[in-house]
Amino acid sequence: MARSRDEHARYDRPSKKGSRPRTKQRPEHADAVTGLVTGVDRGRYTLVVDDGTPDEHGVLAMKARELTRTRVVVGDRVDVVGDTTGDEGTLARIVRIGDRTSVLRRTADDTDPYERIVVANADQLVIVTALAQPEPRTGMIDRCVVAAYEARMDVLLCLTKADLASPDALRTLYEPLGVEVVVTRADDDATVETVRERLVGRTSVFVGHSGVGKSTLINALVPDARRSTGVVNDVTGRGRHTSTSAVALRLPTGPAAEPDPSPALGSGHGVTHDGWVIDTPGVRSFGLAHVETANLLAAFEDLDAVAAECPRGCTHLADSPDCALDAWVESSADDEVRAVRTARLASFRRLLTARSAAE
Ligand SMILES: Nc1nc2c(ncn2[C@@H]2O[C@H](COP(=O)(O)OP(=O)(O)OP(=O)(O)O)[C@@H](O)[C@H]2O)c(=O)[nH]1
Ligand SMILES: [Zn+2]
Repeated sequence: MARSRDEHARYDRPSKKGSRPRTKQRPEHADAVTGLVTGVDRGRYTLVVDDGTPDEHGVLAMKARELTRTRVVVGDRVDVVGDTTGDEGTLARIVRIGDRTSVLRRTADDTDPYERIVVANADQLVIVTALAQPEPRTGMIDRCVVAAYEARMDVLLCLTKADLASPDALRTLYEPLGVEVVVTRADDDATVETVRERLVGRTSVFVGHSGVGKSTLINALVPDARRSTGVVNDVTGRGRHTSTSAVALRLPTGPAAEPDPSPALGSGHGVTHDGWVIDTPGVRSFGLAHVETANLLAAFEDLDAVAAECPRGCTHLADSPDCALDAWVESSADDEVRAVRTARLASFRRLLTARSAAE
């Protein structure tokens, strides 16, 4: 299965034949520099190395032979050797992949166990949904929430086109889960800034269906988004802009390339810690075949603790006999608590259903 292949490939199997004095040939790649993968296109990886330092620059790289079977994705931190100047025509070699803090996965569909890693090391999933045109689809939002929680990522639900419809109904469905909700409209720059505030210092993956206004939003957040897709040099080749794979864009701290008013404030300021926006043009939804109920439950500490009292094999769905989550709602101290718990459990069960129902 893809999962085991992906994961096991991380550990180099000792090769029986060709036991050449490796250490001599590659003294642990002591000369390696570390880079962040910002784009992947047909075996070519665009990296930013020395990011946040005056030496920051783009590098184009390929995987070293020993990593042929290892997947390298946008968001990965990698070590590169060879010509890492980033000069035109150069091609460096990726020799190591750093441990991943998170892995956002998707399955092609719910019945297909083939699993792909979409992005590594992101800490937030931004689900972009229009309030109208197209109509919001809660099934799709639920699936994204499940994928994010399974990956131990936070969720930011970004509701666009607020000039067309009210966000109230969706807030009612998602806030009980602890999902943060922001509301935007393209004709109000201030709303874009409320999104930016939640992205600063973080690595955020944006997903959304066609037409929801995701490009409009990303262009407002990252004014030179188009150029940035080639952060590196243009050696990356043709077709970059039509590529359907993920691409990482650096988030500027303020709107429209304002010069940093306080460049001398110290290492915590300026372009260094502004965060990354990862656009995923190819991702429209998440197959969830790889998601275990227990992993989803673990994302909700309070529910997880309560569910420890459930009968063995409890599905925690509304029809499950003696589910401790129902008793938890029953035992609410007052109506207010009861309302909160009822909404939270209902939303959680919607996620469970999204996870178990084939689309
Ligand atoms: N009324 C209204 N229209 C908007 C808003 N934001 C974007 N749009 C329009 O919605 C349409 C789709 O916007 P895009 O940004 O291209 O949507 P997208 O999600 O990137 O879609 P793809 O490019 O197909 O992936 C465009 O005609 C935008 O002008 C908004 O806040 N209000
Ligand atoms: Zn239960």
